[in-house]
Amino acid sequence: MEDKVFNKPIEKQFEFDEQIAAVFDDMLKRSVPFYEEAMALTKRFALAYLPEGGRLYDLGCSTASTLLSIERDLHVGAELVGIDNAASMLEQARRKLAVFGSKIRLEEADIMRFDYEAADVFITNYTLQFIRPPVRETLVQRLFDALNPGGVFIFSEKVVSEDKRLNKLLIDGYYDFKKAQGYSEYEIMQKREALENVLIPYTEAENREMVTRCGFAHCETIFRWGNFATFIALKK
Ligand SMILES: Nc1ncnc2c1ncn2[C@@H]1O[C@H](C[S@+](CC[C@H]([NH3+])C(=O)[O-])CC(=O)[O-])[C@@H](O)[C@H]1O
Ligand SMILES: O=C(O)C(=O)Cc1ccccc1
Repeated sequence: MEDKVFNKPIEKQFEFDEQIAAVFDDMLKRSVPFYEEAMALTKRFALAYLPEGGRLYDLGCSTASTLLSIERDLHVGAELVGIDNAASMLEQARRKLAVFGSKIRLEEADIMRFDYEAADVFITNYTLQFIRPPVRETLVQRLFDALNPGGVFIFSEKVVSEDKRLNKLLIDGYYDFKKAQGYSEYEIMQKREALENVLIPYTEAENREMVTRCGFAHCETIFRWGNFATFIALKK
């Protein structure tokens, strides 16, 4: 279903409710530049680091598109776990899993409070940005602590530039991307207002410094377009 959520005056701040879940896959494809390419990269690196008998968590799995794509190309016996606290998102996810006879385990939970078992791969695409900054690093530290040695943390985020003029140009370029995807100026402005203080992006450097402070030995930016980036962090 096409995303038309913001073509009317907003009545509340952005939240992952039924209205968003119903149009979510369309919203992601049309609101995240090179979303499918970034997810393909996520899959490539996740599969490369997922061993026989391993475990992968997808935090903020939404409708499980990324997990299903990983499962399709999984050639080892490994557990795939998706976590999301939006019931409406998981309802959509369960429908997809049933169609594909998937073995993915879905958990309706808050990623801040979930009790993670030992894992080899954590992925969290476009989700940390919705976690309040004062507690964001606490979550990343818990993921590091739950990762086995040799494990990886793959994450994608909207990012900002330290340079004000550059940041404005990045935002302008992003809004031109959205217009090219068929969103009106009005929809773009309404969504921007809804996301104010809900989606809080860091700079590319702040993201890398955060995971380094949590103990990751190496963090690489594996993809970036304007104000969207994908990172991989390695636990030695
Ligand atoms: N505290 C939380 N606990 C659990 N889930 C949460 C929390 N906060 C937000 N979420 C969930 O995180 C997801 C963020 S969307 C991720 C897209 C997906 N990763 C994708 O690769 O397509 C990105 C976006 O909408 O821009 C939503 O499903 C929220 O319900
Ligand atoms: O930052 C924005 O303007 C977005 O639209 C990002 C986004 C994409 C998909 C869901 C929520 C926010």
